[in-house]
Amino acid sequence: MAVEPLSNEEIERGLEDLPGWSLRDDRLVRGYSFPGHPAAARLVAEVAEAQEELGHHSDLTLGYNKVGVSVNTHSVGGKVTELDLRLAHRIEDIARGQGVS
Ligand SMILES: C[C@H](O)[C@H](O)[C@H]1CNC2=NC(N)=NC(=O)C2=N1
Repeated sequence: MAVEPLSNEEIERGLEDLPGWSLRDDRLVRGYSFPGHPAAARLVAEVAEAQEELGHHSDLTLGYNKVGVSVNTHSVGGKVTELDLRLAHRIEDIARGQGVS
């Protein structure tokens, strides 16, 4: 699939449907907070499985009770594409399914 970097306007429009997510240094980013470490690790584990299915992978940072997510598309030189928005939505679905918001 040929993917192209999105314009800033397209990214801003996409972010309207992704509360909590923002654009930082050409990456879509979001942080999640949890009641403890195992809950945080569960999000990372389920997101990792989904990313394998999608063939698109965010950088996940697991802390004690926080998870950081950061994604862009390497194949276009590290810019935000539709693939990143799609993954962000998938991650939101997983987080919601785990009771995280
Ligand atoms: C071959 C494989 O599908 C590619 O290397 C995928 C893997 N996961 C990826 N993840 C992200 N975030 N960006 C990519 O460009 C990317 N490319």
